Amino acid sequence: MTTDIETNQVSYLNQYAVDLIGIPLNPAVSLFDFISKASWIFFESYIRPALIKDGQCTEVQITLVSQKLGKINAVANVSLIESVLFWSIQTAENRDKLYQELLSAREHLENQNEKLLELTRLDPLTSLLNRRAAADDFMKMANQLTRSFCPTSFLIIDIDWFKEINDNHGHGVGDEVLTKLANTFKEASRSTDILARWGGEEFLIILFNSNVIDAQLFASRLHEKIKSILLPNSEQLTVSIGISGLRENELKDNELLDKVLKRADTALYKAKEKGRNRTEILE
Ligand SMILES: Nc1nc2c(ncn2[C@@H]2O[C@H](COP(=O)(O)OP(=O)(O)OP(=O)(O)O)[C@@H](O)[C@H]2O)c(=O)[nH]1
Repeated sequence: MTTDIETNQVSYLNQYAVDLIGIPLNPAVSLFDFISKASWIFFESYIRPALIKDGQCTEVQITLVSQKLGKINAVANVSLIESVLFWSIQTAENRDKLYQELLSAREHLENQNEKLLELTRLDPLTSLLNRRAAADDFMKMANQLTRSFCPTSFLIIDIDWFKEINDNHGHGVGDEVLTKLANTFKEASRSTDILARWGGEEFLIILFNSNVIDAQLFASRLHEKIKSILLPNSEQLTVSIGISGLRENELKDNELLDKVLKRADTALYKAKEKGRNRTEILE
């Protein structure tokens, strides 16, 4: 499009512009017949002075007013040669569409990234937290507990005679047992608890807001539920559990997790020694 810098009269419009704006080109057509009032003010206050000063004005936003389509956002590059303004106008629709596509591509990537990050935190067989993720989550929990303490208990759960299960029924059955056990833990616990596969056939459950008595009741429920996991020879699966409680005065200790787990481990060892399929506590 070309317009006159003084009169604003339109001297040339290409067919696309004629179709878009819906005004046939005739000598009486002025620029202000098809740009919005705000664009008009913008033209007078910014575009025209910039053109007179620099001879060109790039990437300015204007709003076209089409007879058929109403307001259309557009981006214009304008040059002044002698008294004629040469306008190159592009509707912003494509640019806005591209921007929206970029935004949704970014959102999609961020979601994928979050999913990948979550996957790196999980044990692939059981989908419970892996050791490192559980330790990280516990440190966050410990921070919260320093501000407002509530009883928190640790359960180390170890499958009884797991080597025999593998040897007698094969690794596939062993893996199935691990998965079934993990599902039992998920069903029995609350969303605020931390569930992890701590080692090969050893699991850690951290019960938030539960003292060791609550933890013992929880462990009894687990022993009961686990009975329904049957081996191929119809034997019932059993586990041994060691429980320890978090002490408020050790919250600032750098070795906090190691210390509380060591007590749970000692309790577990006692449970194994006393014949397995039982829970022992070391507060
Ligand atoms: N199927 C399977 N077995 C595993 C996995 N990780 C560790 N194990 C096995 O778990 C068994 C653990 O054996 P032990 O430490 O002797 O313990 P146990 O036989 O359960 O004996 P107690 O704990 O004393 O009752 C080993 O045979 C490991 O190979 C796994 O991901 N899948």
